[in-house]
Amino acid sequence: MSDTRAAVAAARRLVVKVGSSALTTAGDGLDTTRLDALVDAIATRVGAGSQIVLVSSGAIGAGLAPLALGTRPRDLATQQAAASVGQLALAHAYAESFGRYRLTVGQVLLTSDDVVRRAHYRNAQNTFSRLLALGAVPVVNENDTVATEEIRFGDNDRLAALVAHLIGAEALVLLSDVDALYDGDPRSGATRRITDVDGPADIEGIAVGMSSSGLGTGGMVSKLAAARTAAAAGIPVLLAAAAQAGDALGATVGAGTGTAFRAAGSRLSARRFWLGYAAGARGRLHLDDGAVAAVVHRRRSLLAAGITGVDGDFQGGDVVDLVDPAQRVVARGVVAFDAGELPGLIGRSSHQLPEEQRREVVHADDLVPLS
Ligand SMILES: Nc1ncnc2c1ncn2[C@@H]1O[C@H](COP(=O)(O)OP(=O)(O)O)[C@@H](O)[C@H]1O
Ligand SMILES: N[C@@H](CCC(=O)OP(=O)(O)O)C(=O)O
Repeated sequence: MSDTRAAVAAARRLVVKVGSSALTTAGDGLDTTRLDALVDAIATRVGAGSQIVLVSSGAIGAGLAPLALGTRPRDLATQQAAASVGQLALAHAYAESFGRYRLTVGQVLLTSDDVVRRAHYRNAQNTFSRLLALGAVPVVNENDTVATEEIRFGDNDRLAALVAHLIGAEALVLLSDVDALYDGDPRSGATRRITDVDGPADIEGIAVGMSSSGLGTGGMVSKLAAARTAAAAGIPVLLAAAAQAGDALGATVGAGTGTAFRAAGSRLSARRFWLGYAAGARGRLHLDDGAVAAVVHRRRSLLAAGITGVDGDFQGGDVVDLVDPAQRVVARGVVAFDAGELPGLIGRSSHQLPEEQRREVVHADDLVPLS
């Protein structure tokens, strides 16, 4: 067993994410046989002493058949109507299925605000830890019926990576209708299976595409992004087929099971993770080369002198992206000034500024370089 698979097998707290394409079938809606098989694997692992948070997609897919909608709707209002009907069916099916093992489920519907806003993030953290302490299995989805286009995650892979960090998970298991990451969409011809991703070199040049089932949302693009986010934050990830859930969640994970993403380095603190991956940026600060070197390589605070431009309508305390001269986002941080104040300050060194404005624009403690 590889190190990463061993870490997944040994994890005492895990997030398991299952995609729509593994739970629903176009035309027929929710497939309770496949849902029961997934619950069998989760309940067995819980029985062995692990705590599991399940992030389950499938609300929209499960709402199609009851509303006599043939295919996944494209407009937001119909998607939300389908999610409203389908989420109820999904929650009911999980409650029944986990009930076979005398396990209680708790439904947690999140909007992006719940992880993007710091106070909500803490609140969600408390809810999860209470549910887990009480022995329940939290079943999470995006709150599709209220999320507007602007604030939607629209992608439960990313939500699962965020929840994994939020609850202090020791592993993230992404279950889909495909059994691994391939170097191209496996449905489009001969492709090579990638068993282990130990670093960026292992995924260089691979072609990832969108969902081909018409049920999933983000395809392999969002799975790969989520896996890399979690791995970069210190959480090992296993991507496998939902049909292999027993193996993926078992006491030993077969060497050939899925794709394992090695966790890089140490775990990021909650604040740094929140800053780097969860918070929504309200604007951009453009940096010159000297400022990039200072904040990214020497981990210094960002001073007004190294800023060449400002975009966005943010206020002091908001999160902004820091952008290098080639327009790449190189860091994120909490800005100490309102957008309106900055044009009068940028490019000027501290001694040229009035005393009340002689402070860091982004303090080093509030700054996370992005790889
Ligand atoms: N490089 C790739 N490796 C594996 N699957 C890929 C790749 N590129 C595209 N895909 C497609 O992504 C699909 C999984 O994404 P999706 O349907 O959104 O799943 P889910 O509903 O589980 O989130 C697979 O069925 C596959 O067709
Ligand atoms: N929240 C939506 C699922 C969104 C989503 O990311 O779907 P998927 O790509 O199948 O994981 C739903 O429950 O239908």
